Amino acid sequence: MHGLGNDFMVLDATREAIALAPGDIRAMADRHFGVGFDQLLLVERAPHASVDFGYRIFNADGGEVEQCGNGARCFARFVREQGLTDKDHIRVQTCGGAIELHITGHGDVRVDMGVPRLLPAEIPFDAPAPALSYPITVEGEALELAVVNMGNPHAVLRVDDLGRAPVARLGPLLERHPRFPARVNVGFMQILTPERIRLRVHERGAGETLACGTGACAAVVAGRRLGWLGRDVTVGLPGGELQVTWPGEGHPVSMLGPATRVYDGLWLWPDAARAGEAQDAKVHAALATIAVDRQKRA
Ligand SMILES: N[C@@H](CCC[C@H](N)C(=O)O)C(=O)O
Repeated sequence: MHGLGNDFMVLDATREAIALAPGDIRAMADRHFGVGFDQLLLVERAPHASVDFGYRIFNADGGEVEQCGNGARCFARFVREQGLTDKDHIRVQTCGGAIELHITGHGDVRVDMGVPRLLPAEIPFDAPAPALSYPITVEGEALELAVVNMGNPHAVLRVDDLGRAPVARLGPLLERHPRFPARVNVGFMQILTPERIRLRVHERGAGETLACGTGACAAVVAGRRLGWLGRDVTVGLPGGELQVTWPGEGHPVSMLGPATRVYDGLWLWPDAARAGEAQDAKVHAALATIAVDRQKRA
């Protein structure tokens, strides 16, 4: 699936628990020797009664992370299309907190991403005191950035010309800057008007992606706190547009955008150690399930 080109492999772990080592995920995420994706999304049974599902997220580098906004929209579409729920309002638990997904009449998904956390320790970011933006030095270059935790950590830099923004050079350096002990996603934001921005994001554990949902929310929060943006903002990303609304401090952020299913597949580990005699039967059963699911969706 993908959300504006930020692409995912989505696995249904509600019927059977799925345990993957970081090396397994890296192998699947490889765009040449695997399936290829920015993030792997695991759909799990609800861990407690106040949510409908558990939602786990792994970056292409195999690391588990707390939140993924584009993934959340795909998650909603996946659980509906797989017949795992018939609800239009779905509450899911991630390790970055609970979020709410609303499938709209037009097929887009609105996600209530929760209240952003802004204190340095909550990012986490090493700073002596809270501020709207912070000076930071990268290889002798002085920069100014804002920090926002949208369930996962984000740094946001304002640039004048997004086409010339040094995303490939500064993104990886800031991702692993010692002042971000959990590493960080890095957004480069160009403000066109108070209602419209352009954004590119270097994602922690995945590199630059075509879109980042939490990155879009973090940019709007940072821009609004700094007095540059209004409440409702259209965020133009390389893969398309998201609508982000943030009334202000203490309020949740809402994100609206599309979710697209690309294809159904069956992953078979090539090594003999994992392929048992029951493999053939499993393949047939899985293919039958895919066919039934497809019929249901049609
Ligand atoms: N693509 C995502 C964010 C995925 C996780 C991120 N790379 C991290 O490490 O926190 C989105 O749409 O929000």
